[in-house]
Amino acid sequence: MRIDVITIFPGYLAPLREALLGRAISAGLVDLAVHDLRTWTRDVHQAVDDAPYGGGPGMVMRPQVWGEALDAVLALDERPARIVVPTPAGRPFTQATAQAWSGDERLLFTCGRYEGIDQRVVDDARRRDLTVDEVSIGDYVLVGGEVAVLVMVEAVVRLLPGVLGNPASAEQDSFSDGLLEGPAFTRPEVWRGLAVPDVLRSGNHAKIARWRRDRALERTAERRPDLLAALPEDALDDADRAF
Ligand SMILES: OB(O)c1ccc2cc[nH]c2c1
Repeated sequence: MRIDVITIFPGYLAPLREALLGRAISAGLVDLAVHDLRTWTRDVHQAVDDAPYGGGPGMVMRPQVWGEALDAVLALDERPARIVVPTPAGRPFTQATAQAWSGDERLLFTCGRYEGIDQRVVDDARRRDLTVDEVSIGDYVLVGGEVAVLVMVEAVVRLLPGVLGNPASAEQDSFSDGLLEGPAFTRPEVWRGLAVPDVLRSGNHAKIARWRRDRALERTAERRPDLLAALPEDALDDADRAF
């Protein structure tokens, strides 16, 4: 997978070259290129924003600069790119989104700042039959798209074959089966007077699986009843329903 990121703060994306993601890049599983949006400015001040039409607070990012940047970065590789625009006004980015995008050949992230990017940049890309997804990572507002890109890139890249040491980790993620993961434990057996649940030390794999499923159902019902309500009809078996 090739990943391009366009931003006025390239340094914000430095964490993408650390740890697991850094190893994925070194292993050739991901090609990452971060581009400074100001490369495509033409004035001495390298202006990337201007006052909003219709008035109101803040500034809007200029379409000319973004249009030239997108054209130039898209032309760097012939693989089709999904253009991703982080915005608080976007569709929710979920584990299902990450799963879907993990099959893409190329992702191109555009990091807005200020009050966002002139809408015509997205409109122009879509009318050229480019795939453009405006997505939000949650119901809160950041100062720009860079942190959202860090979140989304990590969620996607960890799903790529060969990135996680044990692929089963991704298969047992929270949300992978529509439920939140239950609690996890490791040594010591007792810590500050708190013992590991006996069933987890029983060696009875059927009982352990049942216990884990019950804890996942319990936690999901308590913390995210919306996820439970959204499960497909056949997602719960009789044992689940008995819980
Ligand atoms: O909260 B967000 O995900 C987000 C994304 C992009 C921009 C651009 C300016 N503020 C932003 C906030």
